[in-house]
Amino acid sequence: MFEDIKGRLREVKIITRQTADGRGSISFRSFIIEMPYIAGKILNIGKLLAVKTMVENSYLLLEVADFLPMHYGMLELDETVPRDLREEIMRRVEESWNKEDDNTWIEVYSYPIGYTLELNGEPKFRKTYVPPLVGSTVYVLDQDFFRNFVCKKDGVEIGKVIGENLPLNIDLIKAINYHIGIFAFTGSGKSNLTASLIRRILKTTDMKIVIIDISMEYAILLLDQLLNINSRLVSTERLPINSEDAARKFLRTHVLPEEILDLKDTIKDVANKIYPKMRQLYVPPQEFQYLTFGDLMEMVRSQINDKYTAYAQKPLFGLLLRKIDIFMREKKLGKDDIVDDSIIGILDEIEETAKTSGLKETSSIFTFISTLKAYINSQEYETEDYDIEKMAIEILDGSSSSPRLFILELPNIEESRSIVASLINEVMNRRKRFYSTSPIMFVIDEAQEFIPFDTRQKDRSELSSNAIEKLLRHGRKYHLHALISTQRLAYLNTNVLQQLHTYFISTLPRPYDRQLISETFGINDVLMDRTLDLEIGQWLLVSFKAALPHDVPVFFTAENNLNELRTNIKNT
Ligand SMILES: Nc1ncnc2c1ncn2[C@@H]1O[C@H](COP(=O)(O)OP(=O)(O)OP(=O)(O)O)[C@@H](O)[C@H]1O
Repeated sequence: MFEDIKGRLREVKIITRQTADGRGSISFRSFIIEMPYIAGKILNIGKLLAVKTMVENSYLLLEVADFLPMHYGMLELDETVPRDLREEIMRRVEESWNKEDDNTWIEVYSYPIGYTLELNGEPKFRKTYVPPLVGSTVYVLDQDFFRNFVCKKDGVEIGKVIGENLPLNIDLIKAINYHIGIFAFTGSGKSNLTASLIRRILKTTDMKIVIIDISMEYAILLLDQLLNINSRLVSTERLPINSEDAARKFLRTHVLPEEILDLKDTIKDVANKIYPKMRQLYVPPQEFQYLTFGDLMEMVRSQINDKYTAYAQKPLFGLLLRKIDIFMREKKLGKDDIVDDSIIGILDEIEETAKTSGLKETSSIFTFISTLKAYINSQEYETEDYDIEKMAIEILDGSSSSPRLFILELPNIEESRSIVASLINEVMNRRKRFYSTSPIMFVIDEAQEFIPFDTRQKDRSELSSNAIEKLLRHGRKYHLHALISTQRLAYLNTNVLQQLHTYFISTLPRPYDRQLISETFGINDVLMDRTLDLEIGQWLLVSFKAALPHDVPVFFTAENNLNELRTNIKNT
């Protein structure tokens, strides 16, 4: 369970700082451990350690966040020491790094991960904190322990743990159930990781995936999946009239990553083959407005309050309002939900009551009900167009012959906001009415564009923000999930962060973004700062009761999606 190398806990510090918004303060425990310096042996960030606590046979688990080689000779060495002497001391220190020297050690900065290891008989873990005993031996946990404690047995491999030479297996279904966030500076590999997770979801689950793609990246990154599984490539642009033109347009409108430029001809061939899966999304003109339950209730209310409505009719309008309210509660509908023919029954009932109560045929309640029915029926008008409703129906279709992967390309951001809002609302409403447990995941790339910190009616971000917030808050009970990715947390409505249980974090250069993550998810600042050292494709995975058996932040290198694409596409 333990490696041969051991250390000692020298210091326990509490570090307090202001929160990113300046409104409060937050504290982190920091543990400083001395380990022997062994030339050529590197300790890894993310390594797990165990130290004795105040309770017998109970060890506190720590994670290495940083380390520094130290030399006793350097501790007091500053500019007050004469120049020649300084030079001589440093020369000797330099020599000492290559041999055994009692004056060298490694200073390890670590922090508690919130678990103890109980060694009374079979080793057991407890989610708790017990103060450790300073001066005690610190043990390094070996690879087997790491695998058992950190990785999900029989989980899906998403990459390799940095420094452990271990595959990182996660519980992908559980991670998706509790929503996923991907946060990294532009160019760190967000789309690559997202695409690589999507191919694993398609392979290992029966989940459907809807990607909202404003950067027109995913049709290329998942081209083999578009070809090999039942899928849709949807855009608001006119569809070329034949597959050759469509393939030419596909190459013109999508950027090929440099690494796969040599596959240009194959990509064109595949684009030609997926022509039957392409659809143009019909979007009604902006001025066109659907009648929502909120509008309907307002209309009925204004009839009640209107001084020209005859008193004899007011109780019936009141009854109509009550019936609509009961109907909405039964069907779990909100004010923003769109009115459709499911309320015709209520309208018939009120009409019947009005007739039997002897109201005149010219009474305004009859005109009100018949205009409403005419309007609802006109909405049911069937078109051949592939519109949001048709797309939502396909997304919700549980049969094995229906598409599983939808890539919705929406390069116009403003337009994309209202489309995303309508699509999510339509899918959620239908799912509420025709409940099913077949899971669906929405992928929202560049999430700061859809759920910005500051929503404005003018740019329609209020619509997308409300819809996505609803999806994140209530989607799980309807088996609707989300993966959101962003490069700037400062621009994001951070209320949504609490809804995500699994995050993939890579380099975030702005301290505010890192501090916000540390605070929201309780990750130590020192560990968060290590994400600055990550290379492209390397990630810190943090999950709460979702992706991993225990809540341990783990650094890993993700599989390169482009390699997987290359292998698959060459075999087509
Ligand atoms: N796991 C990985 N292994 C190797 N290379 C990778 C990996 N992930 C990403 N890359 C490379 O890094 C580059 C940037 O990746 P990607 O486009 O996914 O970044 P991004 O964060 O989505 O950028 P942007 O915000 O600009 O869309 C690509 O050329 C990609 O091939």
